[in-house]
Amino acid sequence: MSQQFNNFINGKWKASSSKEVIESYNPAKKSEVIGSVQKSTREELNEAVEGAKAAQKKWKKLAGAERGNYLFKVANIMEENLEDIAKTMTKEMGKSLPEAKGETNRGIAILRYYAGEGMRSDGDVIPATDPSALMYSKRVPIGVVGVITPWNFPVAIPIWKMAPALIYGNAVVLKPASEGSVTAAKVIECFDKANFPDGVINFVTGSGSVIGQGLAEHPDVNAITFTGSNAVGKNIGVIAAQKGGKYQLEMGGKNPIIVADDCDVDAAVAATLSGGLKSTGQKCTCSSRVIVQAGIYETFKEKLLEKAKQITVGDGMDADTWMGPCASESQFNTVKHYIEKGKEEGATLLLGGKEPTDEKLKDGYYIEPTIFDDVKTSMTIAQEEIFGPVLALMKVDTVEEAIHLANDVEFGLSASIYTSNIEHMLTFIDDMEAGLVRINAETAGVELQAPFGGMKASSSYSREQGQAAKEFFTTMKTVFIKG
Ligand SMILES: NC(=O)C1=CN([C@@H]2O[C@H](COP(=O)(O)OP(=O)(O)OC[C@H]3O[C@@H](n4cnc5c(N)ncnc54)[C@H](O)[C@@H]3O)[C@@H](O)[C@H]2O)C=CC1
Ligand SMILES: O=C(O)CCC(=O)C(=O)O
Repeated sequence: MSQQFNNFINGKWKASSSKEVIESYNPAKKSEVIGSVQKSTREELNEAVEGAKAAQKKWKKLAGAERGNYLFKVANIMEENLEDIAKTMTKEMGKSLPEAKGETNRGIAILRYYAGEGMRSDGDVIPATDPSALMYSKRVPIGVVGVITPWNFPVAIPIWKMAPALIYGNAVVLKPASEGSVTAAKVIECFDKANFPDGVINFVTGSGSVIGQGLAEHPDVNAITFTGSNAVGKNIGVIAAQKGGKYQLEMGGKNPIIVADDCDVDAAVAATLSGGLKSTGQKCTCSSRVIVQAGIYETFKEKLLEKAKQITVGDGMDADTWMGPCASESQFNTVKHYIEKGKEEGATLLLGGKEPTDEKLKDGYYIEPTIFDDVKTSMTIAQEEIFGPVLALMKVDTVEEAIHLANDVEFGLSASIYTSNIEHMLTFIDDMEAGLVRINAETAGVELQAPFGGMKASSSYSREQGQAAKEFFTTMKTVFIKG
């Protein structure tokens, strides 16, 4: 049943004065509206920021442990609503139900991790040159944090930005991507049920150019944390820098998986398919370039094709579905465009490349698992983020050549190598230009307790999650006390 959600501003659910809503469709069944959210105006955004600014002044005065208790409460409420949140996610953006449940559990774990932060150290004692003085550093909140999130992880990403912002004493205004807004609204309902003080958490939906941009430009928003496309991220960085605000940008990836001659080939095949095609390739960490050493190339290719042919494409709600549809019509068209580009530029289409013929799938944005062979680094499909179920195979003679090719893109988010050779592992760790380097493990799959972020065009060099979040969501005071 379709549900309509209002904005959550200053502790109240309120409809927009625009009287317009944005509908969210099921990408597996185009005609099914799964819910709608408000198409908000700048006035509502201003109201949310004003509420957040006032609320933050009291929120920051609470003991960290008390703020942590609110987050523990949200985690428990989310756990009770896990099934409903995960099903909404699957219906709204298409990922399979087990993946959606996994993501919701990850959101709960993130809440608990940061809830515990409220009891941990927030500074250091530093010896003063005056022996009778006490000097220490103390982390303090930044103020109001604007959170702009994408649709591909509609639960985990808002939570991994909001939970640290809140525990360190900031108030937040969340603007989710429209294609994930109904799921995000269900997360905000859990925050509401935990009875946070009014104004500490705000949720304003609407278009990126009005609400997202408005949040970045707002003089009372002290920091912006963003995940999404490079074009939008760069613009947010410029706006934030101009007004003197803090910003954190997590953007695209074009992540390589290197398959060396000496690796466990079955494990490499499994990681390529899981890292490249789970979530229909819609992860910033997904593997899209598969760089394989010549000695193992044919064996790897044969095994990869055999396994890829067994992938079941379908509605994420069906128990036997391995890969769901693209999340939206626009994503579907983007993926088809890149497949055409690959063919035009001379890559060999080995598998897929079109919509499945099964009648049952006619009403969804489905694309078959797609594998290109003979891909050259200059080709568009080897350089641009596709965000779809498309793998590009590239052949190399040596691991050194593989690492050189792996670095030959503007992005540097995650990278993986399959090898049993320690020298290769160490060279890869040293020379790979990526924020996340994984050995004998797929490129995707971020651990919530470790820093996450990219190099080069993938990020603003800031890091999210784990203890790294403290750097972004706080600033430092140095205190000197002389009796
Ligand atoms: N790094 C990642 O995890 C993601 C990468 N992408 C990449 O971006 C491509 C396009 O996806 P989109 O959903 O269109 O991403 P997008 O970058 O347009 O959207 C991300 C968020 O930014 C907001 N936004 C849009 N325009 C804005 C503006 N002018 N100012 C402030 N906020 C704004 C959106 O409403 C959404 O909340 C994908 O094909 C993929 O390549 C998309 C989503 C996530
Ligand atoms: O690989 C993951 O677990 C996280 C991916 C991610 O952060 C993203 O796609 O935005």
